[in-house]
Amino acid sequence: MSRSRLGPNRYGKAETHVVRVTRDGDVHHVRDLTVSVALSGAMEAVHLTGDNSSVLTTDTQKNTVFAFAREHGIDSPEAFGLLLARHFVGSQPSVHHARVAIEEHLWDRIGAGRHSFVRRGGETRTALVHHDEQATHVVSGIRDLVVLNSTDSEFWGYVKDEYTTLPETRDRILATEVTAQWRHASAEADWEGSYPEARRHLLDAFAGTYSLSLQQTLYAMGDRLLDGLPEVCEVRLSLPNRHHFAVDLEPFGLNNENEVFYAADRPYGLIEGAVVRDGAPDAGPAWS
Ligand SMILES: O=c1[nH]c(=O)c2[nH]c(=O)[nH]c2[nH]1
Repeated sequence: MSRSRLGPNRYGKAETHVVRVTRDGDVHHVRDLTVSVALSGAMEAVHLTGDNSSVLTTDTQKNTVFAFAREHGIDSPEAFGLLLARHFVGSQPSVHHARVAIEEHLWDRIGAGRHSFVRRGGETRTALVHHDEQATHVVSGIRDLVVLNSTDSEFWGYVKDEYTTLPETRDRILATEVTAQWRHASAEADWEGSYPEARRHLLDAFAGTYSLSLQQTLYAMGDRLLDGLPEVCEVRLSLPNRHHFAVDLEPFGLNNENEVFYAADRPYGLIEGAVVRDGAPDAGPAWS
């Protein structure tokens, strides 16, 4: 006689990160969701006997999220969740209940930019001071500033060796989480005024640079900050490449002209570099 029974259970694909770009001419709109699906119903057989005949795979659930983003767009997280939940319950006799939990990541336009966005909230301002009898150093900075260009980014012409599979692209999403620090040439500056200026220059350079690589964008951002703030003598940037891969929707009879993306969280490229003003004073311990 069995001494156990199956209690409450559910299963599904957690945290499908879908980015939907809608192109209204050259004005782009972005919806960015993390979608977690959990289904429950007549699931005794799969647990007790290994019979999978009532299982809608979590992989299929993920594909449905991407396909629905393409077919129906994302008007709101609520409407998108309703669409998915009704589909899973309505199309599968074994699925009696669908739970769809959605987190929306909010983006604001950078200035009047048509395809450039900055993630709402979340950034942190930093300051690092060193002082001794010899010298004083001040480094200001920003981190967790997440930005995205939905076009004007290409990546091609790189080395191809026997391990290269990355396809060249003439149009991709370029997104990164900016960590930037800028070293002041003197310990006297308008700290409260220069921070928003520096932030603005970083954002304007990100938005305004037609990018052939994140490395090129990095240099443009550092160079722009040096241009705009004469008292700054060096900028260091750390830019993780937040890869967005266009989802292949052809198996579902749907085209995808850079409208639906899978936002991968790891691994990620990490692009780091310094942009130094000619004649910058010695950094001493400023960065340590
Ligand atoms: O802008 C990029 N720089 C790289 O060095 C690189 N490597 C890669 O796989 N993708 C990218 N993108």
